[in-house]
Amino acid sequence: MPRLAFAQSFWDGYDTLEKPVRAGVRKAMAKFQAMSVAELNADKGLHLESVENARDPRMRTIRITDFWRGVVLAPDDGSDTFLLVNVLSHDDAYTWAAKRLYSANSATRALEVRNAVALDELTPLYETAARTAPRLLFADVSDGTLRELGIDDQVLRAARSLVDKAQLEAFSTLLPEDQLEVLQYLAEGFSPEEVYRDVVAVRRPAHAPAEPVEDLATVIANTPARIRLVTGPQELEEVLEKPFAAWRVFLHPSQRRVAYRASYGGPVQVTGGPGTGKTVAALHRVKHLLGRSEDGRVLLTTYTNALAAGLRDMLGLLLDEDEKLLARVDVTTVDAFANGIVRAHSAAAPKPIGDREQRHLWEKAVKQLGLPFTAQFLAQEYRHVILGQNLRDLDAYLGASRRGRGTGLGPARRREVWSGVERFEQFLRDRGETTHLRVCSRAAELLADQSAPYAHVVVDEAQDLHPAQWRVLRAAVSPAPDDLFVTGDPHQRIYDSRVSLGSLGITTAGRSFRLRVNYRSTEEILAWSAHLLAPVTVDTLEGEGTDSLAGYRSLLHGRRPQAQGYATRQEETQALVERVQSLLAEGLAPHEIGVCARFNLSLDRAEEKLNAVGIPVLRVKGQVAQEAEGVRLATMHAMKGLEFRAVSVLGAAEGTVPFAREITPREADPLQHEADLLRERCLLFVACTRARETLSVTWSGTASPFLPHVA
Ligand SMILES: Nc1ncnc2c1ncn2[C@@H]1O[C@H](COP(=O)(O)OP(=O)(O)OP(=O)(O)O)[C@@H](O)[C@H]1O
Repeated sequence: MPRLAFAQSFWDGYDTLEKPVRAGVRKAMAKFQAMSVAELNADKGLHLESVENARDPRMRTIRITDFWRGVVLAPDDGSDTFLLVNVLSHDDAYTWAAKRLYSANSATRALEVRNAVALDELTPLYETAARTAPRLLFADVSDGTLRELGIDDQVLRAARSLVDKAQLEAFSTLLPEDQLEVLQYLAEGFSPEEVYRDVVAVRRPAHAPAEPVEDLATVIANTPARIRLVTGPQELEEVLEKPFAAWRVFLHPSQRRVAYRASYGGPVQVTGGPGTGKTVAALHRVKHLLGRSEDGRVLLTTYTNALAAGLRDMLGLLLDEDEKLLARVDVTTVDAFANGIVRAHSAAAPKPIGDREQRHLWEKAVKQLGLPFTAQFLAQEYRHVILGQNLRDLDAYLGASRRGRGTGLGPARRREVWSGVERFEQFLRDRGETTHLRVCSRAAELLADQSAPYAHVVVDEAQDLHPAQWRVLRAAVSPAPDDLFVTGDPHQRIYDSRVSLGSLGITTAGRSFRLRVNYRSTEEILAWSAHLLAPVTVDTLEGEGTDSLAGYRSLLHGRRPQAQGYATRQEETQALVERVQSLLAEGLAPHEIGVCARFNLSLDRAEEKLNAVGIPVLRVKGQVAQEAEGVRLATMHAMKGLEFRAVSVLGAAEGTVPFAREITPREADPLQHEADLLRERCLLFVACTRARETLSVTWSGTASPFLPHVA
């Protein structure tokens, strides 16, 4: 009986196929599992036929319905695996199939596909233009090096005709996948050795023979990142029945490498720009860790309750809702976990208050004591220095480093600060209240006195955690191999947390990995958004040195983001309504559209206008059930971790982004001033990078100073 495999190119379009077509796919695929090759060739209903003028002689089409055809790669070498590569309407299927050529990469040994016809047509045109170009893109890399990295004759000729990265991107949909990635890494300035290590070595099978084995079944087996082999009827039914989430199966090799490494000697850090699949890698790591023992418990944390709810759903999907496995994982926020620990040890549950109430108490303390500080200054000193370093008394504070704070404080001033802190804490005690960070400090203390409750802790959205929260996580698992697995993106730091992980007993040196391929947004959206951060540098996740988005890219393409100013708010809101109407007319479902702004107030206006024309709307605050229909409206903060096919960012105007009131005056503290601006800039970056296909950023009056490239 032949075997059956599905290429990622098939899944890319499967979700959008109509029901009868999907049923046709299922029926046809079942035949591949029930018949011999000879029977398949003879089956009238399947109508397995070769494609005229095909560049790949193994290309076949099969009948799915009257109008739809499957494109299949059939073995011609005596091996037995058929690969379903696409499902298209009749004419498109033949045109698509005729141009494609599948081949085994000589370095990675994986199956790749190219548009051989388009490459043949385009390359000579680029070659002519390249003759007069002052510099070629790959001038510094020899043919020999390129060949060692798996570049073959046709791709080499194309690569030699390119003058810049934009041209390489123009070729990106035509080139074979692994070879394209090698060229993209080289174009980003990575050395051939780095490219071999990060792109080739991770894909090449461990015991690859010196001479490539070319039979289709072997090459397919060498391509787990892009091809899923189906082993039996039940698995076939499962993969076609469930809403298909590609991330469950097709990990990028860089994701697979970090998630499924058997064991790490200690804490691991995985960073990467927005949409590079960090959350996906964290979930797969949980799966791997659960498989390593019968009973080890795992804590999976993220930043907000809404994100934790999302993670829980995804984990259920990844673990096939296996109750036994799921029962061994706690998915929660650090704050909720800490709250539970403290609650278990005290008579009453802790009652944390929010930032606004805290600010009010600080104001009261300043007033009562006549302190020469603003409430904002004291709140920041408390957060960054006192809770940051877990300082418990005046002596500790007098001797503490205030690194990162932009104003000097002598002993007399520190005493004054401390009197304010004591008064603030007294207010909390009197009211029977506390703050989340104080709960975390207490939980870390309590955990230190008991045996650690988890064998493994996996942390997503790690960039925003405060040292007090890290202490809880450190105490939740004993230092040992595979204790902590941490994912995050320092470019998405929106809560001004500063940490030095090393000083908290979390050292990831030698165990740091970076993901670079964005699976969410188009390259147009990424490039535009990355520009927002071009003028600044951000600290690394572990707190030492600076991070960068070098090599960060997407393989998807689409329309350019739209940035547009309006004379008045009314006009801006009216334009939003029209934009949403046209997105709906294009076929997007309401829940695939996200609208965000810096404040809830701006969203109120948008909600009113959208409602007025009958468009359903849903405010994203806590947890939003996936099924509930409605355009999602969220503040920029609530956009964290979400994604939408289309995103509209409203009110990107001067005074609003950055929000003037949230910015510490430069005179008061120059370092805090810069940190506040950076946080607001990252917030806009986070909002924009939630968009998968369409992004529009609008304002009324003067544009945000973060948008100089569009103003
Ligand atoms: N290997 C994969 N194959 C297909 N889709 C993937 C893969 N990895 C991630 N994705 C998809 O890409 C999108 C982004 O993934 P994910 O949320 O894990 O990224 P992230 O790095 O955590 O993003 P952010 O930092 O912006 O929150 C999701 O829609 C996810 O399903």
